[in-house]
Amino acid sequence: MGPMQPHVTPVAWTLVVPLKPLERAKSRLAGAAPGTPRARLALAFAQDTVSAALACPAVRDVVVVTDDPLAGTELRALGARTVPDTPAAGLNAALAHGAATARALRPRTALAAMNADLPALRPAELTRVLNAAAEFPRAFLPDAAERGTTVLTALPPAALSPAFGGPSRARHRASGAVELSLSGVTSVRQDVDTPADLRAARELGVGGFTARLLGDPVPGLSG
Ligand SMILES: Nc1nc2c(ncn2[C@@H]2O[C@H](COP(=O)(O)OP(=O)(O)OP(=O)(O)O)[C@@H](O)[C@H]2O)c(=O)[nH]1
Ligand SMILES: C=C(OP(=O)(O)O)C(=O)O
Repeated sequence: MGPMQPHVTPVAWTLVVPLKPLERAKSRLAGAAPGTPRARLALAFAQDTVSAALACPAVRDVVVVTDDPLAGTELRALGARTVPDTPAAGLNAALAHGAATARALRPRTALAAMNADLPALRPAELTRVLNAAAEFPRAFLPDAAERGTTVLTALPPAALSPAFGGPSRARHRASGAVELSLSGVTSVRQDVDTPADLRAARELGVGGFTARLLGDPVPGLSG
């Protein structure tokens, strides 16, 4: 027998992505893109978010928690699984439900809750965040505004214990999750709630679904 080889077991992640019914989504974006219905924008953000997540080698599954039939169809077409919301129980109940569904299927999976409104998300940046999170039982990434949260993670056997909504950074920190301080992960932090957020995301460069809708340069196309 030779000497023991050090090895690192790669962590495989299940991402849980909550998405409101599109007609109710992104109410604060009203007027940000004249001529583009908010529901269409909300769907495009979710499509770009899910596409980038599925392009990460560390991501095994993306589970979208949504009651929206069109979003369900379109996101399954990209390779996500979808589960229905728990009736009228809100964002954190939806996340806990998605997490329980994922753990029922794969009890040892690492879990990451991630917002559906990250249209500039870059797979390499999400990979960096997940690799950093893999060092802690629970961790989170604050949003660009430093007030909310875009990603919350839990390694088995820790529960996700989501406390999203508004000023969730302080709540997640108080819950014992480790705040990740990483540079170069702007695209994972740039959630889009307001017209100013949308300008910032377009400045970073949004994914193809959002870009086509807004008439921005489509990534990967030249000329
Ligand atoms: N499944 C599910 N997702 C939700 C629910 N509430 C919010 N979300 C999602 O959680 C994330 C953050 O939501 P919010 O910022 O509260 O809502 P939003 O639609 O992004 O924006 P506003 O309407 O402007 O508040 C988004 O991905 C939402 O679609 C819910 O009750 N169920
Ligand atoms: C859901 C959150 O915030 P917002 O409602 O601002 O998207 C959050 O950051 O926890």
